[in-house]
Amino acid sequence: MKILIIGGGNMGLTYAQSFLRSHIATQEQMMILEKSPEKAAELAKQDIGTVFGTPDGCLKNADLIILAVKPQDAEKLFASLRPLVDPQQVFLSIMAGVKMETIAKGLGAEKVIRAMPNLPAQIGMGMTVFTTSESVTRIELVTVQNLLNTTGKTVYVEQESAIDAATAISGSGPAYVWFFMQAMMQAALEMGFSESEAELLVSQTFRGAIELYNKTDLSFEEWIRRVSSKGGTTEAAMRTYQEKAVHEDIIAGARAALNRAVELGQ
Ligand SMILES: NC(=O)C1=CN([C@@H]2O[C@H](COP(=O)(O)OP(=O)(O)OC[C@H]3O[C@@H](n4cnc5c(N)ncnc54)[C@H](O)[C@@H]3O)[C@@H](O)[C@H]2O)C=CC1
Ligand SMILES: O=C(O)[C@@H]1CCC=N1
Repeated sequence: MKILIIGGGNMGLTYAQSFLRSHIATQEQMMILEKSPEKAAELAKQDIGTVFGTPDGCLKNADLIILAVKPQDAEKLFASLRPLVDPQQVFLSIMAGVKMETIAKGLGAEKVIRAMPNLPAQIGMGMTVFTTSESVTRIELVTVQNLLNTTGKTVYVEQESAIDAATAISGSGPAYVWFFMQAMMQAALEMGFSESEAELLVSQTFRGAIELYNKTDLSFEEWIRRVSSKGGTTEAAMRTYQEKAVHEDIIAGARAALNRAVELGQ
């Protein structure tokens, strides 16, 4: 099977590296189409497959094509690919918001899979939610799932609307976590810790909290209770977060991401 990744940015490169690292594909099977000549030249220096600047020399040879360009670049990309598309080719899109129907129509393709990964895919700790159009066969779906599994965990969903929701939770989610970490780091700096001490305190606290949570079946709420001594410091922090409606604000942020995903699909 020949794989063509279109868009050699954060995610496209992550996929290429992950497939090769896990030996699910060889360099000979991998092609990357990158329109920026500077980026293409950089990619060509890495051992990740053959790099192309236009679709002519590569699209026809691909069995699976991964669409990893920004949603705003989709329309132009579709127009350039359309005359070369074979209906037997499978397209896997990771573009936020862009619907399977739009992809199928734009490309004149039948077999479309839509997935929403996230950036921790770079270290095999990603979370991907995916769905498929009816004409994708079971074998094709399993093949793609095996590829996605090299980047972390995967969940199949029936409803395409769940992909937009996943975009707002796991797709954009790492940024929310880093945003909270950044705020904690600022607090630590203001309390007198050096930059490196503050970074260690925050990252090790997140790491510990997540590992602890993952090793038990207690809820987040129960863990918060376990940290919070009656009349103590955690309670004081939690009360302030409640007064300032931080919880609601985080939900509002995720909702804004969902709305934007829907908007990008229109
Ligand atoms: N960055 C993230 O955390 C995540 C991104 N995504 C989705 O992945 C897609 C890619 O995101 P990033 O990798 O972050 O973007 P990026 O901007 O790093 O990479 C996109 C690449 O596509 C190239 N490109 C644009 N039009 C092209 C064309 N017609 N032919 C060939 N190459 C073309 C650009 O030059 C660029 O190198 C987006 O649609 C985004 O919604 C999904 C989940 C997570
Ligand atoms: O911000 C974005 O639009 C993309 C989709 C999920 C993460 N990054």
